[in-house]
Amino acid sequence: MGSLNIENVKKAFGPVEVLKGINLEVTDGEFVVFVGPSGCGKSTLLRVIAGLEDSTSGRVVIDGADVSATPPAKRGIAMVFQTYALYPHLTVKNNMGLGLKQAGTPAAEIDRRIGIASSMLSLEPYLARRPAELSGGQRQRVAIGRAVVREPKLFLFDEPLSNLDAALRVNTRLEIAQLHRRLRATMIYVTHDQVEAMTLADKIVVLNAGKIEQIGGPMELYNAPANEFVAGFIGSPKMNFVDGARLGETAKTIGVRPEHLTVDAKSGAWKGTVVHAEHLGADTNLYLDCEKAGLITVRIFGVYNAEPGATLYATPDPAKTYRFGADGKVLK
Ligand SMILES: Nc1ncnc2c1ncn2[C@@H]1O[C@H](COP(=O)(O)OP(=O)(O)OP(=O)(O)O)[C@@H](O)[C@H]1O
Repeated sequence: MGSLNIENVKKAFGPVEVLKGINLEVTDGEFVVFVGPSGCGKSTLLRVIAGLEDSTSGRVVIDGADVSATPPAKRGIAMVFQTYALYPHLTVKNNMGLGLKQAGTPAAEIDRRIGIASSMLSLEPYLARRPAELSGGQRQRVAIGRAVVREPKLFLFDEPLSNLDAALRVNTRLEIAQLHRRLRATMIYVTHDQVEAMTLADKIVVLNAGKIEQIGGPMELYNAPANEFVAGFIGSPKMNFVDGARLGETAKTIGVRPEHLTVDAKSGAWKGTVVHAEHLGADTNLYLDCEKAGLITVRIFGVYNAEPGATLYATPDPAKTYRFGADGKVLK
């Protein structure tokens, strides 16, 4: 079991309130990702769940029990950090087993758990090595393995992939997804990375300045953002926002994603000039300076050749255009 309830959690550092009343329900086995701009409180919330920070008020409930006053080691959680925090003088096997040994777990049981975890994470060939003899990706897998052997109720990940290069990030992301599927454990994961959030999460929590803006599945947030902030945060390249008044609209802002615009050389809704074309291989990002809409991004599937200075017309798909009011909320 590993359900979590966060009830009106507030956290202040001196006069600064960093978490402003967070309410969140996580069911057993869910993979929940916290995203939001730098400084919005993601890590602080994770640390409050772990017990590494005390909340100023509110409750953290794990499997129905209020753990707000319970020390971290007794909460049944395991945390994986950005920096692996492995002991350099211990082998991989001993790094993974140390916590269990200190807790008095019998040696045979420690070996059994290390066997399962190292097989899941393809660490068997490295068990006798020391951290200095491993790559960054392997070290992070050991750090994850050390969490797995503890059989925690909750796994907490604080940007675990951010020290890895692009290719390793993809591999390790896949491993974390598979681990979640095999263990069916509850996982809470903080990241800056859109792709990690979209691909790993059952549920994404979008935080902004200490408050939750929206909670939902990746596609729900992408297709039905509640407000301009979430619409602009989820999706890459970012949604285009155009001043409604410039388009003769009553809405304060009109939003359209780069992939929901088409271009034509002869006619269309917004006449513009090509500023730059980015060729990504599988698709092309076109930057157009439009008379009505200002600078917009259009994402075109495949290769699209456009010379800077050329005239093109962009047309938004009306079924995929969002209207936002003065308060930033989506207008129905
Ligand atoms: N121990 C502390 N003392 C004072 N202020 C702190 C402390 N820890 C965090 N803060 C502040 O709280 C705010 C939230 O920090 P937090 O690390 O939770 O943000 P974050 O969303 O995880 O950011 P990032 O994505 O940059 O890691 C920041 O303004 C930070 O400066």
